[in-house]
Amino acid sequence: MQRPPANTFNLEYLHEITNSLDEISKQKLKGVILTSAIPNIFSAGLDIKEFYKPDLQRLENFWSSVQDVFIKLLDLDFATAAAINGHAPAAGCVLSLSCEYRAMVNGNYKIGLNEAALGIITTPWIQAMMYQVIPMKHTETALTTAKLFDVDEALQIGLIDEIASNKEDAINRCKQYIRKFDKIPLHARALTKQRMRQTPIKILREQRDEDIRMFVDVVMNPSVQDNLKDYVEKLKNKKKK
Ligand SMILES: CCCC/C=C\CC(=O)SCCNC(=O)CCNC(=O)[C@H](O)C(C)(C)COP(=O)(O)OP(=O)(O)OC[C@H]1O[C@@H](n2cnc3c(N)ncnc32)[C@H](O)[C@@H]1OP(=O)(O)O
Repeated sequence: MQRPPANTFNLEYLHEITNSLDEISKQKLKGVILTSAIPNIFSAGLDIKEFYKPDLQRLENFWSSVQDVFIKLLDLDFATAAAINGHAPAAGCVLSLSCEYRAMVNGNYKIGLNEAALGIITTPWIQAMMYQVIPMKHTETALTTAKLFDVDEALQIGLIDEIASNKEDAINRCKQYIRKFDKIPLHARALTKQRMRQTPIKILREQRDEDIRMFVDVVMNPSVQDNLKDYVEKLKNKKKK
């Protein structure tokens, strides 16, 4: 990913990612590694500008495009791994959860689902992605407290699989993970993966419209817009301090 300053996902970038995923799906790849070209930030998640004072039509398109990206990522036949070389809050964390394996670079970085701090509620498919990786009990506490884990905590809880010393090391660990499947028949691997992930995939396939409605209702709530205003202000003011 290379969308400065923070690899946030806006509508256009989501379209770009969908197109890239369509392109790579046509190739006979062994695996894909997601990482960031921006030092210290894997992805800061969804671009808040998309849902602070939004245009309604664009907001619906935006969430539909989020759904497109994640259904494709969850469903990819080949192996997926994340070399997390920096902060991965919110949708940045969701992106890593869509992968089968996560190596995170050691550093003063945070990863987790902090949506509640913005006043927004994670949708059921995102919750399912989290509790399929870490236990339900920890998921509930992490989501309700908007917990962002440091690298050691993330390893301890199982949110990441390994700690890497730098980006190159993280990528090498991802490659090693992908090589594990060299001798496994592709269709068996792919179907096993899809069945393991059927909860979020099913919600994304069968409850798309309801999911969009839920997102729009949450975001358009005046108190959520007030929270977002404060959050955007805080982000802007960080630099002034
Ligand atoms: C139904 C709902 C389900 C929703 C699912 C997902 C929701 C989301 O993804 S909401 C997005 C939540 N993301 C965050 O809360 C992260 C916010 N960002 C940060 O905490 C920090 O930026 C981060 C720790 C990632 C990096 O810190 P720094 O290295 O110190 O960088 P800056 O904070 O200075 O950021 C650089 C630049 O990027 C802008 N930015 C950061 N995050 C976002 C964002 N999510 N959306 C829009 N813009 C963002 C930040 O304002 C800075 O901009 P400039 O000041 O113009 O340089």
